[in-house]
Amino acid sequence: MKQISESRVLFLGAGAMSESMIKGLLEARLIPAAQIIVCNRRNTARLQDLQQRYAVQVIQDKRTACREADMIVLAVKPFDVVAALQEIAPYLSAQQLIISVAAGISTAAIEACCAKSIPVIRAMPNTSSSVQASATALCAGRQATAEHLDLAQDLFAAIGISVLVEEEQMNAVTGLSGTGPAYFYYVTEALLAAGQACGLSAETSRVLLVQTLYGAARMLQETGKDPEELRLQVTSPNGTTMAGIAVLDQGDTRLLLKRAVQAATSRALEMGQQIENAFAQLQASGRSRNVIQ
Ligand SMILES: NC(=O)C1=CN([C@@H]2O[C@H](COP(=O)(O)OP(=O)(O)OC[C@H]3O[C@@H](n4cnc5c(N)ncnc54)[C@H](OP(=O)(O)O)[C@@H]3O)[C@@H](O)[C@H]2O)C=CC1
Ligand SMILES: O=C(O)[C@@H]1CCC=N1
Repeated sequence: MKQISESRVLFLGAGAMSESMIKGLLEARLIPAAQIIVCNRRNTARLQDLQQRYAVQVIQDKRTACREADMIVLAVKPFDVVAALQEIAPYLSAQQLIISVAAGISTAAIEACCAKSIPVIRAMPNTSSSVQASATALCAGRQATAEHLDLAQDLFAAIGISVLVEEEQMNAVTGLSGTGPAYFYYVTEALLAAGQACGLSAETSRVLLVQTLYGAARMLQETGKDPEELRLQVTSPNGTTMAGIAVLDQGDTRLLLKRAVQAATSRALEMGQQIENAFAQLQASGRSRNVIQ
C-alpha cells in the first residue's frame, strides 16, 4: 500500500465524525485536500459546504469515488452501514483498506457485507479529532496486516493519540472515549449553570471553566499522577473542595458515571447485534436491499 501522505482517502459519510477527521487531518497537513474525497447519501448542500470550507473533492457517484480511493473511511450511522457497504461492494478491491468508525459494528460484519476479501480496520475516534486531540482505539479485521494497522495508526496519530485494543474491547472504548467528549460537555454545561447560579456571568464562567478543564487534563497528562492524588492536592481539610465533593458523593455520582459508561457500552453491543441479525436475515431471504432501521 501507499504511504498515508500519498493515499487517496474516501470518506463515506459527510457527517460530524467525517468533518472532525477531515479538519484535523488537513490542519495536521498529513494529506493534501485534493487527496480527500467525500460522499454521502443525498445531502448535496452539505457536500458543497465541505468542499467550500476544506477544498476537498466531493464525488457523489459511488463507483467513481471508490475507484479513486486507496482507503475508505466508513463514517455512516451504524444502521446505514449495511446499505452503504452493499452500494460500494462491487467497486472494492483487496488493494484498498476500509477503516470503519461505526459504533458497535464488528470487522467480521463489515467483511461479510463487502462479500469479498478486503482488509478492514475498526477504529473508535472521537470528535476531538477536529483539533487533533482525539483518543482513538484501533483493532484489525482478519484480512488486515500489520502494514494496514500501521497505516491506520499513522492516520489517527495525526489527529490525536491512538491505542491498539482487542476487538472485544471496542464497545467499551465506544462507551468510554468515543462517547467521552459528551460526558465532559455535559458536566461543563452543568457547571456553567452552577457558576451563574452562584452569581458569575455566563462569559466569566465559561472562560474560567474551559481553562480549568484544560488545566486538569494537562495535569493528568503531564504529571502522570492518579486523579485521586491530584484531587487530594486541591482538597484542604474542612475547606471548599471537601464541601463540594461531599455533595457529589451524597448523590452517588461515581455510580452514575459507571452506569452511563455501561449503558453506552451495552448500546454499542446491542446496535452491532441488531445489525448483524438483520444482515443475516437479509442474506437468508436473498434480498440485497437494506431494510434495517
Ligand atoms: N459523532 C461522534 O461523536 C462519533 C461518531 N462515530 C461513528 O461515526 C459514524 C458517523 O457518525 P456521525 O458523523 O455522527 O453521523 P452523521 O449523522 O453526522 O452523518 C452520517 C453521514 O452518513 C451519510 N450516509 C448515510 N447513508 C449513506 C450511504 N448509503 N452512503 C454514503 N453516505 C451515507 C449521511 O449522508 P446524508 O446526510 O446524505 O444522509 C451523513 O453524511 C457513526 O457510525 C458513529 O457511530 C464514532 C465516533 C464518534
Ligand atoms: O452516539 C453515538 O452513537 C456515537 C458513537 C460514539 C460517539 N457518538
